[in-house]
Amino acid sequence: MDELSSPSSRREPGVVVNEIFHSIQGESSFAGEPCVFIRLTGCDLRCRWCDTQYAFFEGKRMSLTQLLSAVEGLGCGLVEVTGGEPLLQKHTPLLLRQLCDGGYTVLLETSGAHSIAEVDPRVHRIVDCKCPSSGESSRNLPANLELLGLRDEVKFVIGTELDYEWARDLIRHAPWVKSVRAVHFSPVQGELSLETLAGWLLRDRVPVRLGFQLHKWIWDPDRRGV
Ligand SMILES: C[S@@+](CC[C@H](N)C(=O)[O-])C[C@H]1O[C@@H](n2cnc3c(N)ncnc32)[C@H](O)[C@@H]1O
Ligand SMILES: Nc1nc2[nH]cc(C(=O)O)c2c(=O)[nH]1
Ligand code: SF4
Ligand SMILES: [Mg+2]
Repeated sequence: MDELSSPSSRREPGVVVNEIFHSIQGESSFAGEPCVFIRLTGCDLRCRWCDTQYAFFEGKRMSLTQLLSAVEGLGCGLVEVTGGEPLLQKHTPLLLRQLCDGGYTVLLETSGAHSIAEVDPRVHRIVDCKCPSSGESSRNLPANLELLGLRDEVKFVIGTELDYEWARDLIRHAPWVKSVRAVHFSPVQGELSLETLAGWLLRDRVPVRLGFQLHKWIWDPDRRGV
């Protein structure tokens, strides 16, 4: 009998986990801080440039008790739940709540295609608003952006000049821009240079943070688990 169907694992709430690792947070306003990552399996989007396609199907079911104890063993107060798409799994809101109850600072990285309404308000929600060149911008849920507050962040991953103009025009009059902790514009790694994106942001006086994937500067960009 395999992991997914054994009676003992069915008794308790759990999630399917692709990987758990301790690294340096490479994105968001927490970039540079040591962080534990819980990468959940499965995604219903197929962003053209996704660097984590290995998380679409590979994974192992863990009960929340097992997962919390694995996180505790890594000895780090900052935890990010990512994927794949973490909000696809039924018990992710419970996992997030239990992590908050455990005293961790908790980040959730989500595509924005699923409602964030049930996420514990103590969680920092990082919503990735998909630009046209991802091929998935029709999946953005505008209602999510209206729910964001002072601990939350919005991210635009920019692949082309058209993406940049689309994101720039979207944030220009968006009411939620003033209610969030940060708005990031980051290049698709290997497709658009930081210098080009920086030039556009300065030219147009766009009041956002230029982001990049710090971990891909530290380690081989194709390496997993960092
Ligand atoms: C792998 S996704 C997982 C969480 C969720 N599915 C999402 O899209 O936010 C984590 C973050 O990596 C970013 N990302 C994935 N591939 C990238 C790439 N090639 N260049 C830059 N950022 C990338 C995504 O835009 C997202 O912000
Ligand atoms: N170091 C590191 N920082 C990250 N921040 C967000 C990540 C993600 O894949 O969601 C990520 C990741 O994969 N690695
Ligand atoms: S939503 Fe996230 S995990 Fe899914 S394909 Fe897009 S970047 Fe990859
Ligand atoms: Mg990543």
